[in-house]
Amino acid sequence: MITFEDVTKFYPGQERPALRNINLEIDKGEFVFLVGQSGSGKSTFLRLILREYKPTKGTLYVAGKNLATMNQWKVPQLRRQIGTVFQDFRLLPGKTVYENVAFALQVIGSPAKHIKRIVPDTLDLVGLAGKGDRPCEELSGGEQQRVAIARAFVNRPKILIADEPTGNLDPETSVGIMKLLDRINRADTTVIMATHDSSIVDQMRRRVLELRSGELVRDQAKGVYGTA
Ligand SMILES: Nc1ncnc2c1ncn2[C@@H]1O[C@H](COP(=O)(O)OP(=O)(O)OP(=O)(O)O)[C@@H](O)[C@H]1O
Repeated sequence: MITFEDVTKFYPGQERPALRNINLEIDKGEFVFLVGQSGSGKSTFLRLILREYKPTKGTLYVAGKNLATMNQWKVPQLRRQIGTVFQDFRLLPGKTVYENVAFALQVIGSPAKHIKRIVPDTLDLVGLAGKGDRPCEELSGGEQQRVAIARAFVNRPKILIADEPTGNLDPETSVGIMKLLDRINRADTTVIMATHDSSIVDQMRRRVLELRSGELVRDQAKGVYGTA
């Protein structure tokens, strides 16, 4: 599903690369944690997959496409296959739960009939059945993150990228969010999650990729947060 071949990324004007010679494969349906100190390159790794940047060197394949050579006009098509969830939820203010999720489909031109059916189904899936009419601002942080996950998943993407999705949530709420991401992963969605939350990584025991100063220093199956 995702292949990094000797990928290096330099930001303009920087002496050190944000990522250096990354080689790895992530298969369809895997759940992968991306860990490492602040500035180690996690966000850069995720942004390369989203084709927000091109690798400076090396080749990156996502869903069968070579991102290093992909034409800019094909990028929206790539991004439709990738759902994204962030620490700060990024919901549309002044809109209801339903409107936030439906909007993701409206912008890609989904038929109204499909939207009417799939949005309630997806709200059900994330545990927000019956809350479609609520303004997002009235929801708890955990509920807002569920809306963001519904919005990311409503299009049934092949890949879900989550950058610190539990960073603003208390431990109990975080467990609920992780159960949801686990369920989405079991529906054959590849999940890649950057996190500083050691207890979640240690509980879930999934593949762990550790970055240090832009280098991949650990790739551990059923891994833990800290170096074992
Ligand atoms: N737009 C940019 N321009 C220049 N340098 C950048 C840019 N974005 C990130 N960097 C640098 O690249 C390196 C990797 O940053 P990145 O944001 O990928 O790390 P991170 O592991 O996601 O950190 P955090 O956990 O704080 O989000 C850092 O040295 C950072 O300062």
